[in-house]
Amino acid sequence: MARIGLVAHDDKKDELVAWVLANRETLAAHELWGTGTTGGRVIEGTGLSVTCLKSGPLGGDAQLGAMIAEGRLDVLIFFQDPLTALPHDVDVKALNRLATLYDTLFAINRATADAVLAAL
Ligand SMILES: O=C(CO)COP(=O)(O)O
Repeated sequence: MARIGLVAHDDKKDELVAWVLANRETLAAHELWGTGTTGGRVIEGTGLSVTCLKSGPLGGDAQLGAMIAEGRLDVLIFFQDPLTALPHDVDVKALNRLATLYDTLFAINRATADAVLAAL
């Protein structure tokens, strides 16, 4: 069982929920974590159990980064929006940096998320 973080920027939330739904049976065998709004959307859209952290702009990305630094997260699925400026861009960058630093299995789009899930 892997500990998987689920995050999506606003314009990517529908896509992430659709991806989780398409992979519902596989993901049900894992421990799911999410930033506040994303986690809520996944629960609502799939019925899966997700532990929700704070919303991204209020520190949720930072919480996931801390989990990675402390060895408490194995996989990060983070559908990012490259077309919208974000108030918490520094937190997003920090999360990207920590996932890279700690060699975390890390997907930033659906194609990579499919490959990561197949590798679990
Ligand atoms: O902003 C986010 C990631 O940077 C996601 O946060 P929410 O899931 O709370 O919208």
